[in-house]
Amino acid sequence: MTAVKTAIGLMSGTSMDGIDIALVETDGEAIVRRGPSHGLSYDSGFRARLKAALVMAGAIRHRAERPGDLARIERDLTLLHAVAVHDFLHAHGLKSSDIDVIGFHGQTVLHRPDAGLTVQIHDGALLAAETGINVIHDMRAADMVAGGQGAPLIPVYHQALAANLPGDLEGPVVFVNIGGISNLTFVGDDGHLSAFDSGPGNMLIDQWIEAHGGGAFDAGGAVAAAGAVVPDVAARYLNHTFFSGNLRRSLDRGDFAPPAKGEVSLEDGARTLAYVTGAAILRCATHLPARPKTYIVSGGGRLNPVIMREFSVLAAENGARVVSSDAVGLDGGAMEAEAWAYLAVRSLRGLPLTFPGTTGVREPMSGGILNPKP
Ligand SMILES: Nc1ncnc2c1ncn2[C@@H]1O[C@H](COP(=O)(O)OP(=O)(O)OP(=O)(O)O)[C@@H](O)[C@H]1O
Ligand SMILES: CC(=O)N[C@H]1[C@@H]2OC[C@@H](O2)[C@@H](O)[C@@H]1O[C@H](C)C(=O)O
Repeated sequence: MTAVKTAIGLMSGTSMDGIDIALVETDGEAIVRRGPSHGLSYDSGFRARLKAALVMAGAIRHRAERPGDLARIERDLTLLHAVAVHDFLHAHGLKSSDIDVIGFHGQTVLHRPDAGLTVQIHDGALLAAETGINVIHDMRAADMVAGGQGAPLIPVYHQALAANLPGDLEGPVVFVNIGGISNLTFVGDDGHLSAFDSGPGNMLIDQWIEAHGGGAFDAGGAVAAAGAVVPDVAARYLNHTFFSGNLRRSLDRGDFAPPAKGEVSLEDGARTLAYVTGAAILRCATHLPARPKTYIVSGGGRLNPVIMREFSVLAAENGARVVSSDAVGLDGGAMEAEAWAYLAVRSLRGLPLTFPGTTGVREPMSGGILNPKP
């Protein structure tokens, strides 16, 4: 049997709210154990720098370019990840030498799959030096070179999780991550994967709430709960070419924008965007090989009851049930970080990270760059 490795995954997602960190023991195929997880929130100052980074990254034409202040932000982001690793090791009584590898996602600052360009800011060599642990980074790039869209990468981890789901879930089962952007994974009975991004998740709601001075997100869906869906506005989002055109498999933060301020009330806007999140997933699910019966939801969107209610009602109309990942024994907050740990071990073994059915890559493709510990 191939050696089981102890891996840490680090994810800074499109919501730019902080770093998720999780430990997984795996041989890159079976998940032997899902270990503890932990989060480090960015303060408002660093979030503002990350938002500025998105604007600076708009000028990038070649992925190694770091215009403006991007190189400094990349370094500081990496150092914050090192702090997150040290805190995590300390909290769980672990040493650097207990960890075989870190899977480091970094922060996506630009994603233009049509132009073959995806940019994550992160310095793998610096993180290896700061932590004394081998680091795999840049796991999206090889996929794009081979004709894929560079995202989503989590589906192969969903496939591994699917092997151990409770037996009473009615299939077909689909995994849905509702982060800044949402994405879904269908695992066929033969293990075949169909996966793609499925529209805006929380990002428009976050931007809408923030634009009204209401904080970083709609906590508990309280604002949305006080509003009503505005059909014209919802239709405008759902008529976006992403849903009607040839299926583009992955999205960038910049592909959608919140409504103009004043177009609808704060509450109606939040409610409409929560509805759009659910409706978009259902619309994309029509591209799957079979009609899903159960949707397992992970990501921060599972904590917004209005998103969950809108999604559940629409799913029920299509004969499906929506459950939170936590209800089936999976950690919906740590799943992406767990995936990056799992992917790092697959990368070490040269196993595929992506498949024609996930990113559209021509052939199953491995990826990632190894930065050995000093
Ligand atoms: N208690 C809550 N109530 C409502 N919404 C919440 C709550 N907690 C988190 N969220 C939403 O979840 C978002 C974070 O989700 P998550 O961490 O899954 O995103 P991400 O990993 O950054 O994104 P992606 O998966 O696109 O990379 C927050 O920005 C917020 O919109
Ligand atoms: C380019 C990029 O960072 N994409 C993210 C984003 O956030 C959610 C969705 O869009 C997904 O495609 C992807 O992240 C997850 C973790 C993935 O690659 O599976």
